[in-house]
Amino acid sequence: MATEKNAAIEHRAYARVGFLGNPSDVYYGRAISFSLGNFCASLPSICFISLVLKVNRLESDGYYGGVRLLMAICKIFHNYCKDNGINLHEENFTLSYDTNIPRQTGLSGSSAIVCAALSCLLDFYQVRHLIKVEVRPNLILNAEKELGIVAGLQDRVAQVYGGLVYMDFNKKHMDELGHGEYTPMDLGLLPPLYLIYAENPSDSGKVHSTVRQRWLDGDNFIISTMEEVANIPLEGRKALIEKDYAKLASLMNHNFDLRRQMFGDDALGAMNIEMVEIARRIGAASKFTGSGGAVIVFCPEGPSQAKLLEDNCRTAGFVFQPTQVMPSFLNEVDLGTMSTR
Ligand SMILES: Nc1ncnc2c1ncn2[C@@H]1O[C@H](COP(=O)(O)OP(=O)(O)O)[C@@H](O)[C@H]1O
Ligand SMILES: O=C(O)[C@H]1O[C@H](OP(=O)(O)O)[C@H](O)[C@@H](O)[C@@H]1O
Ligand SMILES: [Mg+2]
Repeated sequence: MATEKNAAIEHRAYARVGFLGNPSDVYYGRAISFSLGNFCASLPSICFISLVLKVNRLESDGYYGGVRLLMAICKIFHNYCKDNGINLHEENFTLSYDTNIPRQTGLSGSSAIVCAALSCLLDFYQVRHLIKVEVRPNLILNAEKELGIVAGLQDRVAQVYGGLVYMDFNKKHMDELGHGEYTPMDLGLLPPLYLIYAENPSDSGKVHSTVRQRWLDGDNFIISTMEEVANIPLEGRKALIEKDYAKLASLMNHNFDLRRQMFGDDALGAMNIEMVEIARRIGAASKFTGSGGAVIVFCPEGPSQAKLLEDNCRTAGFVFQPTQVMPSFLNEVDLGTMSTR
């Protein structure tokens, strides 16, 4: 973000991994997710890109890149402040972004752009202390809803909080408070994890729309299966705390198997399913990080199994990377806004 006085405000938001429980976050469920240091979106864009690069980006992204996300968060932020009696000064600014999060791979590239923009707006208008941390994921989600993207809160919570977060979106809480219960967990509880992804854009809004409609129509199979997915983080939190890695592996696999039953192979995509299976064929546990495009893997047999997986991914043309978990980056002002500390 560049201001009239030209003092640039810079913020980053990282990709995230939906580790357990996604996509039940869209349906009053639970999730355990973490902030992924491997990739981030940053504002303002720090490099000047050439006309050729701009045109290339336009050709790959169409007119539906991140700028519409920036415009949407400006509107949502403005309306939230107006409705809550938060006065905003009248100075002008420009916003631009850069991101290395692979586009539409279920690593939450969309909300990273919005999250970084919201952070800039909070500082530009000096209202960080007035907008509670718990509410910020809703603002980010509302910006995407504004564009018709079907999505849930887990990405945005992981991106606002950073670190590893246990989330409970139970209906009572959501109705009463308008947000879920978010509990940071110790990062050290996670075993080494690996990421597999492919340049294979999948639109999370499109992937979700049919299941969402069936859930709204009261489809018993979708409702009961989603409840089963929502129970996985409950057991997963226990398994993490007890370092019960066999249990953790079976929960990850079960999570993806339930998604597959609900969404069907056509909606998930053959390449995405192959990324899950390439890991399972060598005895690793795997599931989607989001709605498709990237997979998170746990290798219970350790580094030799991970090396074998890396070789197999290279042969198959998939990108393989060890995950870096990003610790929480909330500051004192942010923490001061929280209902419970
Ligand atoms: N890396 C990115 N760069 C620019 N725009 C993006 C990027 N990722 C997502 N978007 C924008 O957000 C919209 C929704 O993306 P989504 O399907 O949610 O992807 P993701 O899984 O990365 O969050 C896209 O249609 C696009 O407008
Ligand atoms: O289906 C999922 O797991 C997630 O899908 C979306 O994330 P994305 O990274 O865009 O694929 C959605 O925003 C999340 O709430 C879902 O859990
Ligand atoms: Mg998204």
